Amino acid sequence: MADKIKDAKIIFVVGGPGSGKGTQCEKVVAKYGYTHLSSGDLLRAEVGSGSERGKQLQAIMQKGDLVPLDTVLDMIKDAMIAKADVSKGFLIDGYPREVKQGEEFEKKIGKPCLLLYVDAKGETMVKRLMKRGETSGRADDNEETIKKRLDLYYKATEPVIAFYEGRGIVRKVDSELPVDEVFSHVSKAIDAL
Ligand SMILES: Nc1ncnc2c1ncn2[C@H]1C[C@H](O)[C@@H](COP(=O)(O)OP(=O)(O)O)O1
Ligand SMILES: [Mg+2]
Repeated sequence: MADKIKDAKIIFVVGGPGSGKGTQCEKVVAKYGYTHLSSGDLLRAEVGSGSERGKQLQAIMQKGDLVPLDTVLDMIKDAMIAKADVSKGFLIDGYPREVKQGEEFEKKIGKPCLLLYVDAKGETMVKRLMKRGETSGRADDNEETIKKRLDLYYKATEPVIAFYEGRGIVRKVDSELPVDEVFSHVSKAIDAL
């Protein structure tokens, strides 16, 4: 089974919280038939299930911290295997959050062919998240946790981008633009694969 995903196209979608990763991924799914796997959504689903593991995860996420690496990776891998037969490719959204996570992913699953870097200014991300928080019901869309998530993003995740830049697979899109314009740049990056 794991062999099947090895040959699939894997795209890492990286950007700060509220940069627009989920928004763009949704459009890629509609246009290209990729499978969208958001590590955050997988984790929140586990929390929603009420399991013991979910309860531990909830405590970590509410603080804005990163959950243990193996937990996230196992969940992503299971979800990929479940979709391996029908998927044209995978959008791995919100992962890797740190360089080590990327290295583990490659060891256990496979290599990404593209890193889509969804870039927005810090103040834009805060504004969008505060707005999203009005309706999202997400425990981490509040001012205090947002600040912590942003700090962690700059510290842990920006090095991920530098790491893959060294490999020449990073495509940066300006997510300050309106959603459809951002998507036209995203499409160009995917069409070039
Ligand atoms: N290019 C854009 N222009 C304006 N608003 C955008 C945007 N991209 C996303 N948004 C809005 C939609 C959401 O309410 C909020 C966060 O977007 P999201 O896709 O949920 O971000 P992420 O998944 O990166 O956390 O910002
Ligand atoms: Mg998201």
